[in-house]
Amino acid sequence: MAGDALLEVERLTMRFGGLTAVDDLSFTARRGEITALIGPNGAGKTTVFNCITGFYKPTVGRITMHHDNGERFLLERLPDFQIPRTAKVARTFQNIRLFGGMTVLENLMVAQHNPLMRASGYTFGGVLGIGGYRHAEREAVELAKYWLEQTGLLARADDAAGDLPYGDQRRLEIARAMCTGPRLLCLDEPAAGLNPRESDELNRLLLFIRKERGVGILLIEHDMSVVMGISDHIVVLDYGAKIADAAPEEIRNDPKVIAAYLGVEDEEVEEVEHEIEETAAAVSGEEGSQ
Ligand SMILES: Nc1ncnc2c1ncn2[C@@H]1O[C@H](COP(=O)(O)OP(=O)(O)OP(=O)(O)O)[C@@H](O)[C@H]1O
Repeated sequence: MAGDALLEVERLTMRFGGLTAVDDLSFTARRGEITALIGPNGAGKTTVFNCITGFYKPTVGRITMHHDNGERFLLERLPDFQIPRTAKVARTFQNIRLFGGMTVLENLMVAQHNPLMRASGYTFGGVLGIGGYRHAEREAVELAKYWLEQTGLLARADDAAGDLPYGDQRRLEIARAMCTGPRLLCLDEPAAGLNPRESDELNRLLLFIRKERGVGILLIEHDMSVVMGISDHIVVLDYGAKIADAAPEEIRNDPKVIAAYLGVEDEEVEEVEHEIEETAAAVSGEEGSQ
């Protein structure tokens, strides 16, 4: 059900030699919600993502993924390739990692390599076009088209991914992650480098994904218009430790957060707050009119 715990991070600590990048961090991301992880540069956000998605094994701590059928997966114990496949956690990266020479549609087909391989019986089933494989391939194309439509990229399906404008490439990465059928989608700075129109399209896409059955989103983002506009819940890190964990309205007024994260002069705080309020009002107005 929406609002149930989806990802539980408990007492997570990650040390690199003498540096504690993440320090005794606990938080919960819920099903059907957008949780943002924010903090100044070097606060430890990407390290948290790397622990969740198996790139790093935490020094200490437990990371539990809950599926709605009651199954639980301890991510720190799973081999990293099992985290997307079995625990159903997908991620995107700060820098775009598409196959630029492949078409947009091919990028989404590659994302579905595992089920297609299974359907081919890990043999020449695909080449021979056996019935089960053909059916699986049709389903994979349908799923790819569905996400291309949701990301507004259907008309570009046959173009090389590397030829798309930057904002389209960012949305294609999200479409690719969605094609793996995740229950938790981890996005590392999806709004980085986007212009205001593209950032708006991203907000709409993420709100749509939130509505998808059982999917939760965990988001690292510096763009406050995205964070404050669409998050249900925000966790703030500073020097690896959690300094706040609350709804956007509370975070916005938390002096600890303003001091640590925004790091701006008093007169600028007011200006930033005003900008955030305007964006949040525009997004909720659009949501209401849909
Ligand atoms: N593999 C590593 N080896 C050593 N130190 C690391 C490693 N990965 C991250 N760090 C250090 O851990 C700290 C947290 O880095 P991290 O990239 O998680 O921060 P961040 O909050 O994601 O920053 P940004 O917003 O700039 O992306 C930094 O001091 C960084 O230098």
